[in-house]
Amino acid sequence: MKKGVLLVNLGSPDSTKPKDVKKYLDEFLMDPRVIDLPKWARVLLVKGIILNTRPKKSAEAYAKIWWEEGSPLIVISERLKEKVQEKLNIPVALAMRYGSMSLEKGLQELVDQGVTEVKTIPLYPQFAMATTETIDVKVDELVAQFFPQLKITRTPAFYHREDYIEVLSRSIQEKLKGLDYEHILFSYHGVPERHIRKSDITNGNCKMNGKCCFKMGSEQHEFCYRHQCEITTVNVAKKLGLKRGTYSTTFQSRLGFDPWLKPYTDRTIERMGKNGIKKMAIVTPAFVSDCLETLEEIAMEGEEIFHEVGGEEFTTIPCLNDRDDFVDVLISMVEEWRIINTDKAIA
Ligand SMILES: C=CC1=C(C)c2cc3[nH]c(cc4nc(cc5[nH]c(cc1n2)c(C)c5CCC(=O)O)C(CCC(=O)O)=C4C)c(C)c3C=C
Ligand SMILES: [Fe+2]
Ligand SMILES: [Fe+2]
Repeated sequence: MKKGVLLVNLGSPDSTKPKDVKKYLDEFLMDPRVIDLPKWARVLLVKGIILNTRPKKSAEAYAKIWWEEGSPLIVISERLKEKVQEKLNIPVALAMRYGSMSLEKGLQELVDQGVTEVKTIPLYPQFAMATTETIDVKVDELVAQFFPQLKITRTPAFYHREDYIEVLSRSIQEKLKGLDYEHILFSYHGVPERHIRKSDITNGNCKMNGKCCFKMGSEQHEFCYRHQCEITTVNVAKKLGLKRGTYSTTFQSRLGFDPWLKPYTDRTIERMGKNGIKKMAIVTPAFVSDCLETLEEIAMEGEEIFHEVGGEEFTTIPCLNDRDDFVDVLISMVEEWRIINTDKAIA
């Protein structure tokens, strides 16, 4: 038996050309765990409406943040993978759920190195149907179809790991050291409220009424993105000793007309500026790597909104990216898996 690790992130278009962005968005948005409508309705919405207008707009946004080496999300994920590989004596591969760096290629890369047992690590601290679940399901499909010999171990959401909270808190502290700010916004990628109900394992206990997601324990919320985001904020606030009223949680990047998780980030930034907040900081813990959503939607658009309504200083905290202490968190996850498996083998 030879072990290997597959790090998985979301993916990006191959370039900022509208045709590449369209191809990427087509694959992404046709995933029934992202746009969870019946197939006919998804086809109508995605191919009939979104893909006719969005690619041009998204391509322009990508062009603003694109690096010489390529998409920031891909480049950062590659750097992270290299650092993880340097610290492990088993093969490590990187794949994306959508786009050219496919999961199939990532698994094949490990198989080519003789790997028979793979730990998949979705690079998402909080579980969501549109992220962790779609990766897990796609990996299962690929294994059944092409790699029946592979044993897969999934990695659950890691939002409540002590070491992750420690690293996230430290990254905030480092960026804000010596800076004067009045409010920290914890902005998470949004999902439609319907996604939360679909993932609910408490037999319909999640009422989305503002209470249960905050009150019930982690066990009932193994698949509740909303709960996991709120707890991430609470744990970081505790670690940093933030006072009530000086931080809050919001959700960004909504698409379409359905209700998404609230409060919305853009409206909150606007309200804060209008209410006289002059200096705010923003952290985006649903993203491990800086990407379109952090570099353009938050650092550019968010800042613009804040300044338009009288805000003065808008500090964006970088994602964990390839920080050495974040690499260590991933290494710990892998080592824990290796120890448990070795124990089982001995027993
Ligand atoms: C119905 C639509 C979407 C859901 C649900 C969704 C969930 C979700 N997404 C991320 C992480 C990322 N999303 C990114 C881009 C992006 N997301 C959507 C739509 C949904 N996401 C779109 C249409 C796009 C493309 C960009 C655009 O046109 O605006 C990215 C950035 C990728 C990059 O290349 O930089 C990330 C990362 C999470 C974590 C999540 C659920 C929790
Ligand atoms: Fe997204
Ligand atoms: Fe809930």
